Amino acid sequence: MSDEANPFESLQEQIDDAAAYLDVDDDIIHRLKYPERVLETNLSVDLDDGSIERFKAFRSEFNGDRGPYKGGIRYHPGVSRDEVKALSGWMVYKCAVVDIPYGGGKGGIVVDPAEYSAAELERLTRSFAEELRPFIGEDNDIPAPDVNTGQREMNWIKDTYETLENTTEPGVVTGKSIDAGGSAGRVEATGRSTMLTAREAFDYLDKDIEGASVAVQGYGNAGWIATKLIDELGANIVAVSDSSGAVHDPDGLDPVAVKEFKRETGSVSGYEGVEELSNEELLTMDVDLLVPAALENAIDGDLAADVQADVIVEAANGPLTPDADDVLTEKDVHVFPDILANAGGVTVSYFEWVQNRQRFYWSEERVNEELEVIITDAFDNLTDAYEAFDVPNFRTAAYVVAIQRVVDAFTDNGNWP
Ligand SMILES: NC(=O)C1=CN([C@@H]2O[C@H](COP(=O)(O)OP(=O)(O)OC[C@H]3O[C@@H](n4cnc5c(N)ncnc54)[C@H](OP(=O)(O)O)[C@@H]3O)[C@@H](O)[C@H]2O)C=CC1
Ligand SMILES: O=C(O)CCC(=O)C(=O)O
Repeated sequence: MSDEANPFESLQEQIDDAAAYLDVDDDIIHRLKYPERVLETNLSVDLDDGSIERFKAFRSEFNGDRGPYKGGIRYHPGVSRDEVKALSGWMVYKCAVVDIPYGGGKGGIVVDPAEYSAAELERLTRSFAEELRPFIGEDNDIPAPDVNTGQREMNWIKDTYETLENTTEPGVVTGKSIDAGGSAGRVEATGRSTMLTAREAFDYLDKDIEGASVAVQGYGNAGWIATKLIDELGANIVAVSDSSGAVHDPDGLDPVAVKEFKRETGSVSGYEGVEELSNEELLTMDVDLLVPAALENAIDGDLAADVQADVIVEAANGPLTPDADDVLTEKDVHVFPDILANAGGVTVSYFEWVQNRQRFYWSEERVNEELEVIITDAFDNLTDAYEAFDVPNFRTAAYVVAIQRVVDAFTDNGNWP
């Protein structure tokens, strides 16, 4: 993994690349490249041994022209102010590309959750929720899960907020457990949109997904569900990985069995009867489809030169640096971008928020059907723009669509000519 590219600068470069195809005032584009505000705070948390530890935490509210700020909260030692700013910006354009009524936000705590007990993580999360309280709310800023957070953390944030505000407001966060007001299908939604994007991409490119060889980097929420659903399309999952390394079987892995092994042992490495590879080897395998589903900067310009996949569908946010994009475009590798491929998560978060506000809950079947409509419509808009604007790749096409929608909301609101 390259630590050279600054994700915030990558975001700004992606915006500039697309803005070149749009007739939009430079001052407006400038405004779309910076967050409206960033909260930076230090949380002091009682540990189980009686000591106190301090944790740095952030929440970036990037742009609210299309609706409340929306986006996940990440727990990871690599969280930084610039990473959170980038992730919040990607949320703006993701929500715009699937045309749901949100702006973008993102938060994070600099912490390795594996080093703390559940009780310590609960105190940490509740402490962050107290700091977030003046900013969040179902019409203001709505957190959700991201790397190393899930239903448990969202339930704690909701409970802290509701207690402090003396209210019932389940829509203040999404990605909650079902009994706490979550939506059917939210846990699977990110992987599901990755699968739908892969399916539509292969169809658009006139390739067969059935029998296609697939490698997936990252076997958490997004990666594992994407793997399972792509396998169900009849593809051949030849390699998967997590932070421990990769496992490879040219005859095809059973995603459910690998997941069960990881649940029992903590990692995919050690899964019996397969070849062990590094993550770098997985990313450069000769496969029909590569799905990066871990963190930013997984593929930089140097590694991109060795990439052999025909198609890349990004489940992770920002897995390719702009240099990698240039190399892959040159090599005619088709990259279907994060802001479409992983947008299922925020789309079903939107459904959860709608259900929370109406106090009326949908079946999983309805959630999945409505998600499929949104992702396939967005895919069609993206490929239409790719052809109409004659842009070099699908990422630029996605930003052309998304930026225009944000600009329209900004100017329609009566701002600037
Ligand atoms: N959850 C969601 O709803 C959404 C997530 N995303 C994005 O998807 C990506 C993954 O998030 P999510 O699945 O939720 O997070 P999880 O925490 O559930 O999983 C992350 C996975 O990435 C693996 N990983 C971490 N570092 C590396 C590395 N260096 N090499 C290989 N694998 C690595 C982890 O390994 P290990 O298991 O060993 O820790 C884990 O398997 C992120 O970019 C996130 O922003 C995007 C949209 C929505
Ligand atoms: O569900 C959400 O609101 C946001 C999920 C997220 O953080 C993302 O799409 O990157």
